[in-house]
Amino acid sequence: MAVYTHVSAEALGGFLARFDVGELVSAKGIAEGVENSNYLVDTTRGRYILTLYEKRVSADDLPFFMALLDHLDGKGLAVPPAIPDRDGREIHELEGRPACLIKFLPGVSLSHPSPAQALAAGEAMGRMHRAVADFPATRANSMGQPSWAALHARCGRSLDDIAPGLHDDLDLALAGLSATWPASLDTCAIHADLFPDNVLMRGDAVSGLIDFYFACTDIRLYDLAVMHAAWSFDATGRDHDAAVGEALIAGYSRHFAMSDAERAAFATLAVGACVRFTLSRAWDWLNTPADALVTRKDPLAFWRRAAVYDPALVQRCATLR
Ligand SMILES: Nc1ncnc2c1ncn2[C@@H]1O[C@H](COP(=O)(O)OP(=O)(O)OP(=O)(O)O)[C@@H](O)[C@H]1O
Ligand SMILES: N[C@@H](CCO)C(=O)O
Repeated sequence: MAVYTHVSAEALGGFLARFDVGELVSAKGIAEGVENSNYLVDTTRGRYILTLYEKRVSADDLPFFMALLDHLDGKGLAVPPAIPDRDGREIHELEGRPACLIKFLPGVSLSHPSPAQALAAGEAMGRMHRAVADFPATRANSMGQPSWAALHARCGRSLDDIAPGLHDDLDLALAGLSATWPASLDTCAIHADLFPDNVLMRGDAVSGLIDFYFACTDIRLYDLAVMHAAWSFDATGRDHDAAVGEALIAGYSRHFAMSDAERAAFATLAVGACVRFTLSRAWDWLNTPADALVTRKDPLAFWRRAAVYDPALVQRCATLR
């Protein structure tokens, strides 16, 4: 359960009084997620999400995220913008953390998406990339390829406590990525974390894209590569569902056909996605406070996926055999 910061009923009541949203009826911590503290808040006027931003989200980045959500909402995409208070302010502070009251979107996030659902989700990502063509703000990717070596160094030899040899295997993968990472593909505002749990669905239709707190300006196709690595494997990372991956790409291609250069770079981008989430999960695995109400995610479940995108890694990495 991701609730790092406890919000008292008194503090929440006072917070909600700034908004035109009615009186507090109930609030409960949301079990899913690992990054931020989220509460489902019911008032006499409706249902909202209260998010308190934790460790990886800097308050300085919130204006970018909120502007992006407002932009996408303005284009008619199903994303959850922040609710402004009576003074028009979207970004607040609560219990010492930056906090926003967010529009609640209906739908459920899937554990095992089907190809039909992946087709719709890939199409939704393509629509999102179309919609940011005139979004003027930019944000460097704080979890982008140039940052991975430093995160690897910060995890250090403790990586071998997760799996013997993981430190050196990731080092080898990082060297390969820095030699082959594409330099000249299209960039735009990307989501950068569009896992199945960040896509709300009703049946086979997308009802919402949520959790834009890694959004940044980076290679457009890297967003699809993250999605491909996140969607087309089972939770252990052992079973690859090629049909789901193909459906994601088919849906996305309704908006953007892949160029030859993009097709050639896709596997590298996907290995990069595997390494990025292996490293962030490994850092959390090694550093999550014992009293946090959060279920840590298995780093190896992401690392294993790299073998599908670059089979040569299996020969060279003990942790992939
Ligand atoms: N706007 C929303 N409408 C409906 N449900 C939401 C909304 N925002 C968040 N949720 C619910 O809260 C859960 C956690 O939210 P979110 O994914 O933003 O948390 P997180 O800690 O940032 O997660 P992650 O580990 O994916 O980064 C979601 O899986 C979803 O169930
Ligand atoms: N989606 C990420 C968590 C957010 O960084 C993961 O599953 O590791």
